[in-house]
Amino acid sequence: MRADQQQTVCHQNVIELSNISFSYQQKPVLENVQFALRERDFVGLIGSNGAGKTTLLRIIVGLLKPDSGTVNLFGQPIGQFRDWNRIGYVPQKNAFNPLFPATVREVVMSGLYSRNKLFRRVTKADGIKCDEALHAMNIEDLAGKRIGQLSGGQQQRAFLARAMINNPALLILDEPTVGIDAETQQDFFHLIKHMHQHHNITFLMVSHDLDMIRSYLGEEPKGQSGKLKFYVKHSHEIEDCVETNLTHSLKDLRHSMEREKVGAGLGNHN
Ligand SMILES: Nc1ncnc2c1ncn2[C@@H]1O[C@H](COP(=O)(O)OP(=O)(O)OP(=O)(O)O)[C@@H](O)[C@H]1O
Repeated sequence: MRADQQQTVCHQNVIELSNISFSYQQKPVLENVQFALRERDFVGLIGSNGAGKTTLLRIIVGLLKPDSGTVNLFGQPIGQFRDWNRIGYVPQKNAFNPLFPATVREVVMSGLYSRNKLFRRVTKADGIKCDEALHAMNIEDLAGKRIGQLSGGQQQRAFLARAMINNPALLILDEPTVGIDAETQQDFFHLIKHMHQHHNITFLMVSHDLDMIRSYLGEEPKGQSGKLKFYVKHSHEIEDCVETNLTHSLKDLRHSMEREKVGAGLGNHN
């Protein structure tokens, strides 16, 4: 394979947005948004309150339809896209009712029921996937607890486990650390950076944490559309693009995190 072909394979567009416009009733929120996110990118989406970040994510995951423009997912127009298991989505925390009477295990398992399979029977293999996701996020011990009884940081891990249960190629996170203390935020960022660098997962994350975004993704945005700014980091250098041996296994995630911590002389903290 020639080098330029190898790059093409590595740099496939995972999300392509062309001229997306959207209004709520008569109020325009997004106008002609253009952006492409490639495999192995980590994209931080920044914008002031009301800039339309959540609206854009909801359009990307098919919950809202744009007034005009097109969305392609993994090279397919969104209307034809069926492979929703490849995408994990964690909505804003306050979008979830904390009194919802479900256990952590039930919440995580619900990530398996994609749009086409709402009433599928739970199999033994599903249970194993759930155990792996709980283990990867280090919350096995919380499996039987009501989701509403957990701390903000624990809830975030549970929602991340829910989004990860299908081993997605793309994770979309909407302000994942809102309301979480600084130390837990740092652990969370460490976890998702690790997933980006070592597990071949592509990220699109809305955040107000400009310091975190800049420290990982660089000082300047790579793209801008209206009030939205896209900060981008690719998980490896172009010349390494032929590398394909990145681990993409949920089972291995926690072990490799722990190896990294031992290597860096860090203790175990949740
Ligand atoms: N269901 C709705 N009906 C009418 N207007 C809405 C609706 N949802 C959001 N809006 C408005 O659309 C604009 C964009 O909202 P959106 O939630 O996408 O912004 P955001 O950039 O995610 O904001 P924040 O940083 O505050 O989360 C806001 O002015 C908001 O009030």
